[in-house]
Amino acid sequence: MASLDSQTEAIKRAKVLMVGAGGIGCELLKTLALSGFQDIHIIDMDTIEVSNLNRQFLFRQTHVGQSKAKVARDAVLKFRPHINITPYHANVKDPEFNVEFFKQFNVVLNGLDNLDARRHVNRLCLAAEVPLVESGTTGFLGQVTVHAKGKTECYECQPKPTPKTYPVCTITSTPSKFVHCIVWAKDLLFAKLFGDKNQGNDLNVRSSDGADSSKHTEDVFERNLDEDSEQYARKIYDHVFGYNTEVALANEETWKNRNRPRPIYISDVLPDRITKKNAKVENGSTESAVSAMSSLGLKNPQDVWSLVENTKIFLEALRLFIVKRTEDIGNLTFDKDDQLAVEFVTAAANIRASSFGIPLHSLFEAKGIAGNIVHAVATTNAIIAGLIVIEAIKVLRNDFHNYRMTYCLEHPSRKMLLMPVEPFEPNKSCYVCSETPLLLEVNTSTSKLRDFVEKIVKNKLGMSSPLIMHGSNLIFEVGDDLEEDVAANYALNLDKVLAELPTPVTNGTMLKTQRRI
Ligand SMILES: Nc1ncnc2c1ncn2[C@@H]1O[C@H](COP(=O)(O)OP(=O)(O)OP(=O)(O)O)[C@@H](O)[C@H]1O
Ligand SMILES: [Zn+2]
Repeated sequence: MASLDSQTEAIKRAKVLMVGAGGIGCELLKTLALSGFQDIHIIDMDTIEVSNLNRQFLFRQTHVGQSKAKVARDAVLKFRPHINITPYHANVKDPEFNVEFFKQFNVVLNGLDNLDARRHVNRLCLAAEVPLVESGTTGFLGQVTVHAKGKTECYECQPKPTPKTYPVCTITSTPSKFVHCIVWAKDLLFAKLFGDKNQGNDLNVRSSDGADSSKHTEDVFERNLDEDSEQYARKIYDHVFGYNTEVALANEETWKNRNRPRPIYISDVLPDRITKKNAKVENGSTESAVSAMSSLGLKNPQDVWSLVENTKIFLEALRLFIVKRTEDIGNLTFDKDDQLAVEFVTAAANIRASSFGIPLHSLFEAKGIAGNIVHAVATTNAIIAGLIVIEAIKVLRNDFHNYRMTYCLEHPSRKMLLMPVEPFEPNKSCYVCSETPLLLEVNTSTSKLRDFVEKIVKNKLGMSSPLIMHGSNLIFEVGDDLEEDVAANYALNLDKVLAELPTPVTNGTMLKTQRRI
C-alpha cells in the first residue's frame, strides 16, 4: 500500500507538459486526468478540422476551427473540474518555449506527428534535463519510448528510416506493383505535365539504340497551336501508354523473365471524342472544385473503374487542367487534397497498370497510396496513450530500471499484442546527446560562413537558433535580442569565407555549437 500511496502522491505533485492534442493527445489528456494528474500543460498549434472528429473524441462539429489545446482543456474540465489544465495554441518551436520553460516540468509527453517537432522537443528536454516520453502510431502499429538524458538513448541517437524509394527503372520501365504505377503517374507524368519544367524527368523511355525515339519525344509534351485540349490529351495518351511501351518492348533483354506489357492506344479504347471538336471553352473559371468525376457522372470513389472509364477520366482531367486551371500549370506539385490531381493520377496509374497486367484500383485506394495515407485507428491511439501514462509514472517515481520501450503490434506475437523491450543505452557518438566531435570536410577558402550556418548547422544538424564558438570567441549567433552592432557584424561575417573570418576557421579548427538559451 505504501507504494501505491507514493504513486498517488507522485502523480498529484507532478507538473506535466503534453505536446500535441491530436489523435494521441486527446486520449492522453483523458487518461492523465482520469489517472489523477492535476497540473497539465498542453501545446498544440492547430485548429480542429472535420477530418479529426472520427477519433479526436474531445472535439465536436461545433468546435471546428477552434484551438485544439483549448477545446481539449474545456472538454476534460467538464468531467474533472478541479484540475489545472493550461493550454497554449502555439507552435512548440516558438521561442517562448525555451529551456527555462521546459525546466518547470517533471516529464514531457509527446503526441506529435512529425519528425521536426519531435527533434526539437528532444533537444529541449535534453537541455532542460527533463525526461521525455515519446510516442507514435500508424494504423494498428504504435510505439512508446522513454528518453532520459544519460540513462537511455535520445530520440536522435539512431538514424530514422528514410521513406521507401523504388529503383528508377522499376518506375520508368518495369512496374510490377500498383504502387510503381502510382509513383510513375505522380512523380513522372503529373510532374512533367503540370510541374516545374526545369526539373529533371526520366519519363521518356527510350529503346536501346535511342536514335529513332529521340525525334518523336522532342515536342510531344508541347501543345501545338492547332490542337484543342482533347486532341492534346489524346496525343499524350498515345505517347505514354502506346508509343513509349512499344519502344520499351523493343528491348528484348528486359522482357526475358517478365511479362511483356501491352501498348494501349486511344483509338482502340475510345475511338470517339468525349468533347465536341473545338468546343467553346470557358477559360479562367472561378469554380474552385473542378472534378473529372463530376463531369462524367462517376460518383463512388470506392468503385474500380474500367479501362474505358479510366481513359475518360484521364482525358477529362487533363482537359480540365488546361481549360480551368491554366494558371496552375507549370508550378503544381501533387497534393492528395487536390481532387483533380488525384483523379488524373488514379486514371494514369490504372491505365499503366492495365498495360502491365497489374490489377486496377479505386480512386480511394489510389489516393491512399499516392498520399502515403495510413488510416488512423482510434484504439491504437488509446492503447498508446495508456502506455505513455504508465511510463510517465515510472519517470515520476524515478523507477528507471523498469523503463520500457513498448511496441503495439498489428498481429499478436505469442498471443501478445504489446511487446515491451528494455530501452537502449545512449549512443556515444550521437551528436545530439553526447559531446562527440563531428568531422567536416570543407574548402575553407571557398565556403562562406553563411553556407556553414545554413547548410550544415541548421539543415544537417537541425539547430534552429545556434550559437557557434571558436575557443572563447563567438563566431555567430541567431536571435531577435542581439545588439544592433553585434547583429550587423554577424551579417557582415556571413558573406566571408571561413578562412577569412576575424577568427579564421582553417584545417583542424574545432568549433563548438550549442542552442542559444
Ligand atoms: N510544431 C508543433 N507544435 C505544436 N503542435 C504540433 C506541432 N507539430 C504537430 N503538432 C500537433 O500534433 C498533433 C498531431 O496529431 P495527429 O497525429 O492526430 O494529427 P492531426 O493533424 O490531428 O491529424 P491528421 O494529420 O491525421 O489529419 C496535431 O494536433 C498537430 O497540431
Ligand atoms: Zn542521442
